[in-house]
Amino acid sequence: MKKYRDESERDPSRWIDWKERIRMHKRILVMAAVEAEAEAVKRGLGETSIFEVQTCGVGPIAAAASTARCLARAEPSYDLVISMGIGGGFAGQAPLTSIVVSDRIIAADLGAETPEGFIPLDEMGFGQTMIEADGPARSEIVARLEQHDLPVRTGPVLTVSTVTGTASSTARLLARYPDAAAEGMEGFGIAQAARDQSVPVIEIRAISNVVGPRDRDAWRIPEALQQLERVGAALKHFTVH
Ligand SMILES: O=C(O)c1cccc(C(=O)CC[C@H]2O[C@@H](n3cnc4c(=O)[nH]cnc43)[C@H](O)[C@@H]2O)c1
Repeated sequence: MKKYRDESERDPSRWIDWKERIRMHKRILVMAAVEAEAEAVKRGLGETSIFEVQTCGVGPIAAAASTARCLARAEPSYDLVISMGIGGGFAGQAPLTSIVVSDRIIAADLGAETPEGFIPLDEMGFGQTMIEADGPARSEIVARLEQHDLPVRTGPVLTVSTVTGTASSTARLLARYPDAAAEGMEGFGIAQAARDQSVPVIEIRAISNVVGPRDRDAWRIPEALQQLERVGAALKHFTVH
């Protein structure tokens, strides 16, 4: 039986558009943790056929499961997955409301504690804890954000299952990843699902708070969501090469 990808494919009057879209354009899947982030990105993107924005839930596990489901259902496959949302910025690297485009996506708390310190999972001989962000996508995204005068930084984005909330855990993370620019809770889950399907991946975070002792009142969520909208607008005409 024929499989329908979405409602537009059921409508014969739109079949040409659908076929044309497959022939002409590459497809990009954007995963955001929560609806507010997804809506901000969608507002910025406006009417565009190459992006599909989905919510994946908070945390790396929900994110991996949702992304794997989206990728499994995709026909044709996506050409790029973007993990996008608000995030914490490391002091001196990514100030509030700046935009971090990842060069590496790192599972920062996947491993084992020992009295001598933390051992990452890869050093234990199991799997990996770092996925490279797609280089060409990074260059093009950074160029487009700069063209739109957005304050962009590049660097490693850490994925944590627990939001960092003390000076000591911040110091421990920075001891392991001194050039970390930002942290979020979904990137590595999304990246692992993408890598499993050989789809390039990248993470973009709009900085809502400083990584460090928890001070929820100081989080600048509305401003970070506004930045996500601006990122969407800047990427509207993005193409995957
Ligand atoms: O309360 C709200 O209105 C609201 C609107 C949009 C998003 C949120 C979230 O709390 C999203 C959770 C989300 O945020 C990421 N995040 C942000 N800062 C950090 C951080 O310092 N460390 C780790 N993750 C952070 C994370 O990816 C969560 O998915 C609330």
